[in-house]
Amino acid sequence: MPDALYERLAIIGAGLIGSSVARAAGKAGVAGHIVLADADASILADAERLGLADSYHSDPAAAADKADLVILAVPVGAMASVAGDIAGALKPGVTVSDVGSVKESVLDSLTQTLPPHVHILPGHPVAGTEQSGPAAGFASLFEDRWCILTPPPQSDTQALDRLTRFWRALGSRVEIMDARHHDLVLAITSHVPHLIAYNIVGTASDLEAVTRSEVIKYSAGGFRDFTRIAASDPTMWRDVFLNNRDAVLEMLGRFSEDLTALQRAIRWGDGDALFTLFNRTRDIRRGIVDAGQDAAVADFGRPHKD
Ligand SMILES: NC(=O)C1=CN([C@@H]2O[C@H](COP(=O)(O)OP(=O)(O)OC[C@H]3O[C@@H](n4cnc5c(N)ncnc54)[C@H](O)[C@@H]3O)[C@@H](O)[C@H]2O)C=CC1
Ligand SMILES: O=C(O)C(=O)Cc1ccc(O)cc1
Repeated sequence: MPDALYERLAIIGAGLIGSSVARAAGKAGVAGHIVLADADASILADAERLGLADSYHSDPAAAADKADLVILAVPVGAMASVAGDIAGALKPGVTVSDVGSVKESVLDSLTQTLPPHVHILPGHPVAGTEQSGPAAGFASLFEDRWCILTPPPQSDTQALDRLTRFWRALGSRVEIMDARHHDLVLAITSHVPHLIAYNIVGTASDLEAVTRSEVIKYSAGGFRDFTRIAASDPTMWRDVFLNNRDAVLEMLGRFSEDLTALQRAIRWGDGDALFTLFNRTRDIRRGIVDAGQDAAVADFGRPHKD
């Protein structure tokens, strides 16, 4: 068992990601004592029944007290209020991080809310599923997945190095990135694709000439994948779009222009335009496969065992 990187780890939010961090950190032996907190009493009771941590709290401040690393694993829209809850309980030198899917707004609210004696090092494990809650988490979730850390300028290098080693011990590959750039990249690789899935499944369910049972019965692979993504947590994704507004709108603008060009190609029978695009996009997929990222792409939502 390796030496604990942090004597006391507090995770606020015992859902899919918080519970997976608790499981993976427990398995890797990187924390001396793991504390889990959640505002929802039934979620906390589930986490306790599953034996995910060493102690459990409904009050985030009590969980953060004496912690060396606090990880906020709540929806992005709840980060500021949780930061307010724990601000007075944090000991000097503690690292406060998070797992939110949007980074600039989280960095801003943590910086505005937390005292200066705290190392603020936001993070985003680019790994998850469409499920929520502690029962859906699993220890191997972060293995061979990227974890993007978005430290503000002049961050403490020792604290950053320790957090990097923490995520590596959980199996992740770690990348350091500016928060605003993170939000731009994730807008196109994750946020807009989720919006497209929500939209296409919504469109299908609104159709009058095609029944719901026909949609279910004849859904081919592509549409099935969309329905999985469109089953993702509504609170979490509402908060992603409200907090990454500018980058998502920028990417959606480009997406709409390109969609209009495709519409025109179909209308005018421009097969060359369609063929050229489909050939180019096939190369992107081949690039992902060649980089060994295909399992990471295809594996989301896979059945799992700890
Ligand atoms: N679901 C996914 O695939 C991924 C999610 N993320 C990010 O991780 C974070 C957590 O997401 P999930 O674990 O999927 O959500 P989840 O819904 O499974 O868990 C969130 C938990 O936070 C708790 N919570 C909400 N407000 C709270 C508050 N004020 N105080 C204490 N607890 C509170 C909820 O009761 C819930 O148990 C989000 O910020 C999300 O953007 C990051 C990577 C992947
Ligand atoms: O389930 C899927 O396909 C995902 O894309 C999971 C996911 C959701 C949100 C993130 O910030 C990172 C990963």
